[in-house]
Amino acid sequence: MRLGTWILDKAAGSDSRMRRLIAYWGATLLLYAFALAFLWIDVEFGEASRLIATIFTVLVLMGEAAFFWVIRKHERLGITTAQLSIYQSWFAIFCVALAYTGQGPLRGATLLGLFVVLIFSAFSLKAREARALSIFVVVFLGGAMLSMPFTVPQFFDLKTELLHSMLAGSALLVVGVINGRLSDLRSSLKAQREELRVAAETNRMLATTDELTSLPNRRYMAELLRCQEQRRTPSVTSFCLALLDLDGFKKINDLYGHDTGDEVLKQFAQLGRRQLRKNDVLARWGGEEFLLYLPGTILQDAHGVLERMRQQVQHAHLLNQAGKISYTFSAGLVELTLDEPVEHGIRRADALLYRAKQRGRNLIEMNAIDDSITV
Ligand SMILES: Nc1nc2c(ncn2[C@@H]2O[C@H](COP(=O)(O)OP(=O)(O)OP(=O)(O)O)[C@@H](O)[C@H]2O)c(=O)[nH]1
Repeated sequence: MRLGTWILDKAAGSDSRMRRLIAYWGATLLLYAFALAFLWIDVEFGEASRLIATIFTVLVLMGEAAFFWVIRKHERLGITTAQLSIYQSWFAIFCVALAYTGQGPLRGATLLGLFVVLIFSAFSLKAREARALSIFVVVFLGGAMLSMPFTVPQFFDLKTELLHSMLAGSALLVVGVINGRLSDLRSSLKAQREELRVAAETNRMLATTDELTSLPNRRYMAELLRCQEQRRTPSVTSFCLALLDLDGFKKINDLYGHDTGDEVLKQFAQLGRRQLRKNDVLARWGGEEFLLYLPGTILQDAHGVLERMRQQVQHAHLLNQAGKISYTFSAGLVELTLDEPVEHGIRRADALLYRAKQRGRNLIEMNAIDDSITV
């Protein structure tokens, strides 16, 4: 076991796909070794052709060496693993046919190799590819079997060859049925995998996205800030946080209804997002409150962004049956110190937001890092 792992380490490295391919290759090498031993024993008993045994041996050794090289380089050569399987199967069938023609009376045993190749192909090839391989077997091996009694009648008799052809034909039939079933199974597994992938993606989306506004939700933002906090180093440039809250939102709900309130929240989210860079994140923090994360931004620049957003929102309006509904927001903006916990930064932003509300709303309140504000 340990020896096998050691050989795999040396031959295939650590890539699991390469290890699998080389392991398959090793299994075929073992099979060829058995076939060669069998053939050479037959040669020693004077029952098989030494010439064909020699050709077969050279062919197998060169073929296997070439396949080892191709498997190792298949990605660089642009060969898929399915193509590799096809080439290996065709080569194996060719070898089976050659060994068959050179073997003595025990050549029927060579057909065992054919069964192995066909079963292997049922697992690795698509139904269409396996069909093409079966046709190759019928034409090539069947042709070899049936032509031998006429070309070397002293060694091959027609009755035996017909029996062997029927045996090979029934193997093809069985493999054809197995392959059809495997192909169905593979298709349904693929469909299930895709369903699972979509379900996982939907779950991830639902877990991190606010359903109403389609903005990232509080859970996502909290996680993002937690990661940001862990990654903070002196070389990381400053970042800002702002808490935004719609002004008099309760009144909008009361006057126009909850559904209209929802529409306002959605429109606000769209307007807000439009003002931001790709790396900025606006999340729904809860109710009509939003948290804005501006990485790599100093306080003055962040204030510029928020001010633009404030003006945009102030001049926009929601159009519904009740007419034009205007709304505004207030915000508390802070730049975080290098060692300041995010939680503390958010509390400072909240205190500033409160100050903006106190001072009349539709305002952005900010303070420098060392500015004192009770949190
Ligand atoms: N339509 C709607 N309303 C919500 C949602 N979440 C919270 N609200 C409402 O938002 C309102 C917030 O009201 P308040 O906290 O009094 O704040 P405000 O009326 O905006 O007043 P100020 O913040 O002081 O300007 C409440 O009436 C909540 O019911 C929501 O998802 N949809």
